[in-house]
Amino acid sequence: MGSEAYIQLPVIDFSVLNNQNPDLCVYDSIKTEVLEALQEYGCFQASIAGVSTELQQSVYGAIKHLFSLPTETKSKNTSTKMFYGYIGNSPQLPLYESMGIDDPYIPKQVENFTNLMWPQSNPQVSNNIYMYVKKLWELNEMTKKMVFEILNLEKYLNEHIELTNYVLKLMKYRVPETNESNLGMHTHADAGVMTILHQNDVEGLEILTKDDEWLKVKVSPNLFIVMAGETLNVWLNGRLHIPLHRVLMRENKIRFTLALFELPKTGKSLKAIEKMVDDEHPSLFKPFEYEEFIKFHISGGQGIEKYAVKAYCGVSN
Ligand SMILES: O=C(O)CCC(=O)C(=O)O
Ligand SMILES: [Fe+2]
Repeated sequence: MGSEAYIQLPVIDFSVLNNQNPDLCVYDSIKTEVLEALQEYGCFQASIAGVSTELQQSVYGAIKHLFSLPTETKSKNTSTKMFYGYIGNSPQLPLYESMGIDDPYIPKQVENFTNLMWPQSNPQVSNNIYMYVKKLWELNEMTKKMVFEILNLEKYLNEHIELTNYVLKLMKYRVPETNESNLGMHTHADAGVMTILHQNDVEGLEILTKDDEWLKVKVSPNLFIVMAGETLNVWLNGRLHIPLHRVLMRENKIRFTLALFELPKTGKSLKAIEKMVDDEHPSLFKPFEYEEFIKFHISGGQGIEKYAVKAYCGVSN
């Protein structure tokens, strides 16, 4: 079952993009790489400018400290989104712990979170988390823009930007005890639009390839994983591959992860862009609403184990 092999994910260099003076040739070739990677793997690794080692160390130092706080303090972390407030001591996933910050691209939101955790306030950490998130958010937006452009969907981009918001999730996986399972997170596809992932120097993420092979993802402090979620594939009527993934703790070290999730807002109808549906590409999903999908998920709806959105609104052929 378990594999010792690594996946060779495409590595895409976004740091060469100069926002002030974009070189269109470079931009277009990155766009092609992005689409090909998302069609083949549903994810890629990106290198970006502006995240210094000092910034990373400061943010991971803060995360380490946050998880060492008493459970009572950590439990003050709540979210308007289901599954994004503090989670710990879960019988299903005993190694896993997480906290979430809603709308983390708004500095005040990050400050409210750090003020809850450090009642004397901690502007330095708040500012560093915000700067970090801003970089992840820019990468997310750039990737989405490129995907829409290359599929000739530019005119739909703004209305789709209005359909989502973001949550930053901080995660910790402890080392399993002797005779305890090393499962950090069960197999799943991300239900949202897109996820940007980064971890400390401890591996654990594994991806199921199209050939049904579980492969490990090699970590690198300079690379961020960009992963497509099921909602993006609803908009694109199945044009991308959405990767199933899981976390297995194989090293004897604590793993910390940071993930920026782009998630649908409540009350919005999510459906395929009309241009993506034609005779050659019949409709694969019924329109759905995220809140209703979450209810289905919580109630243990049939088939949610892997592709939960597809189980909820996929059209059976
Ligand atoms: O911790 C990781 O590397 C993956 C986390 C993940 O897949 C998730 O939170 O959806
Ligand atoms: Fe995930």
